Amino acid sequence: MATHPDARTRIVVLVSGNGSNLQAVLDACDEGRLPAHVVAVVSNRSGAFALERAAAAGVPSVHVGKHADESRRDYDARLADVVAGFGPDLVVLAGWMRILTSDFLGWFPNRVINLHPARPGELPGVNAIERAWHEALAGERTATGVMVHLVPDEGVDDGPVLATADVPIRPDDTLDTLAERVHAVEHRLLVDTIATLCHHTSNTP
Ligand SMILES: Nc1nc2c(c(=O)[nH]1)N[C@@H](CN(C=O)c1ccc(C(=O)N[C@@H](CCC(=O)O)C(=O)O)cc1)CN2
Ligand SMILES: NCC(=O)N[C@@H]1O[C@H](COP(=O)([O-])[O-])[C@@H](O)[C@H]1O
Repeated sequence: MATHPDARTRIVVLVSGNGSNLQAVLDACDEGRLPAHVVAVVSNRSGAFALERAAAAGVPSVHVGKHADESRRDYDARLADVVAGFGPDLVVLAGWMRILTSDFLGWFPNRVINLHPARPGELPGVNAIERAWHEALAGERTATGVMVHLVPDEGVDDGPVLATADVPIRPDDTLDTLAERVHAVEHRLLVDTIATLCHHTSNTP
């Protein structure tokens, strides 16, 4: 049964790179597996392939680049104004590579989620997949994981965990084979987590 357009959860996705997770969300919405629609895609990098994915899907996309002399907080306030203009119910950080301050987060209380390619409490920050792979090469781990968490404040990768999944690291893994396995798990976990949130939103007066 078709979902009434107004009933669908409005999602703005923030991206900085390839956009494979954005694509998973776009596909899930398009195929009716998510009662949501991506109302905009925003990137801090004009060359992000994710912007091309948005255009191909007919989704409005905006590049919000940081000005040379602009503080992090001033940038975040300007970014928030752009994002708020799309009226999101949910803001999804899908490969968004900037730490956000309260000057952004304060506009969207309890409505910002982040996808991170590591297990809760492990490998915060950037290049988590590569770091996990190097630790495996050193015999320090045999698995990594992914998580989706709320972003309530300026803490990094330490917000309340909404979902997590382990990803095995195989002895013959290259960085590419591990990354491919991690991304496949991410695509499923992100869509499933958003689906849960959509259900909660639709049932919350
Ligand atoms: N307040 C928060 N903001 C963001 C979080 C978060 O948990 N709290 N998650 C990140 C995504 N992320 C990890 O999941 C992450 C991305 C980037 C960085 C980082 O150090 N960025 C540098 C710039 C790096 C670059 O431009 O290549 C920076 O912001 O100075 C850390 C963690 C999204 N935002
Ligand atoms: N710390 C944040 C972080 O590392 N995020 C990661 O960036 C990648 C984006 O891929 P995509 O652009 O293909 O969706 C994903 O692996 C995501 O978890």
